[in-house]
Amino acid sequence: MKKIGVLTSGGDAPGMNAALRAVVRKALFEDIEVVGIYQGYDGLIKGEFELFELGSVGDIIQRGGTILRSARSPEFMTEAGRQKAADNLKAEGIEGLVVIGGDGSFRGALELSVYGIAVACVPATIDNDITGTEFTIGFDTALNTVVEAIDKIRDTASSHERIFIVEVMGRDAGDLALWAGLGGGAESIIIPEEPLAVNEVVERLKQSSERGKQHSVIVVAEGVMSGDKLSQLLKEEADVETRVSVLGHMQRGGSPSARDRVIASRYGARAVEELQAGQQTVAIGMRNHQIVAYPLQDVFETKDCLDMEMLKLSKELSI
Ligand SMILES: Nc1ncnc2c1ncn2[C@@H]1O[C@H](COP(=O)(O)OP(=O)(O)O)[C@@H](O)[C@H]1O
Ligand SMILES: O=P(O)(O)OC[C@H]1O[C@](O)(COP(=O)(O)O)[C@@H](O)[C@@H]1O
Ligand SMILES: [Mg+2]
Repeated sequence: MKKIGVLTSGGDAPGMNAALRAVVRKALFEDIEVVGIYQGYDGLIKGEFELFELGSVGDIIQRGGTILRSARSPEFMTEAGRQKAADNLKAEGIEGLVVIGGDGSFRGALELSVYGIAVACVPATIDNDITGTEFTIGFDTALNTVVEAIDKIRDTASSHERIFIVEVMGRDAGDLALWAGLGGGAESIIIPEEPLAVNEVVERLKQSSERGKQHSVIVVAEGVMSGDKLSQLLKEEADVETRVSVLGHMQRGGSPSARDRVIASRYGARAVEELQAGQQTVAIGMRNHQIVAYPLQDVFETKDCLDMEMLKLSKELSI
């Protein structure tokens, strides 16, 4: 392989820059030319290409967001869009593409491979919702951001003896809510993977109040319902007063944690190695502390389950 491309796509995640740096530096180390593609799949269709050098990715390992910028591209969802993207890549002599993004971006990459472009996908999303890998880039940083926020909210919750609802990101995935809830000692955690039982939340609040604890933190993943909606439900069904904090897009920003930088560097380099070895459709990830490469199709054939033992444990510990 003589020339590869690299892009970032979908929701940005802290550590995408570190992964980009690794892809570029590893490729150049292996004497492979590397082209940065701006704005995700939109840039692939528009031909927003730039030949990268060692210095192109200098001073970015510590920066959040992505210098390549990201996009959600409706045009790439069409066959005509993907054909144009593949034509642009071939015209540039690009034989392989590293896609740094989430599950949607991985699906797009699989669709692109049909046109004879080799693809290696690097998991980067704060949702941590990609089958086949235990960790995605950005999850650790976002988790620490959320736990820090919960700690601060807990200070005011206990001072005023109030019940707080903290709404965190996660459209379909509860990883962030579950890990942050356990790490932040939340009294209740509400995630898409477990049906919501408002009466269970109310019961826990009641028990805790009877034991003399008047403050509580409830973490809810936005995919289940908004914090405001939950607040309204608790008021209507149990006359419980709450305050709501919506953490929003601050969860996606900030300098990546050391852990995210390390996994990003390892994933990015491995993606280049896989393309160099002739893999056509591959996903990179981590299992039992080992970096692994596995068939991209596997991501869509099954769905990794959340560790529900963690939810059970959080209930046992936060009484
Ligand atoms: N089924 C698909 N076919 C082709 N492209 C897709 C498909 N699903 C997603 N994509 C592309 O990937 C982009 C990013 O996906 P999205 O789900 O928004 O983010 P993420 O990759 O973070 O999950 C989409 O905007 C679209 O261009
Ligand atoms: O930035 P947007 O378009 O509002 O999207 C918000 C969504 O993006 C995420 O932050 C990341 O999801 P993706 O990785 O699928 O892009 C979700 O947690 C959140 O629900
Ligand atoms: Mg996604």
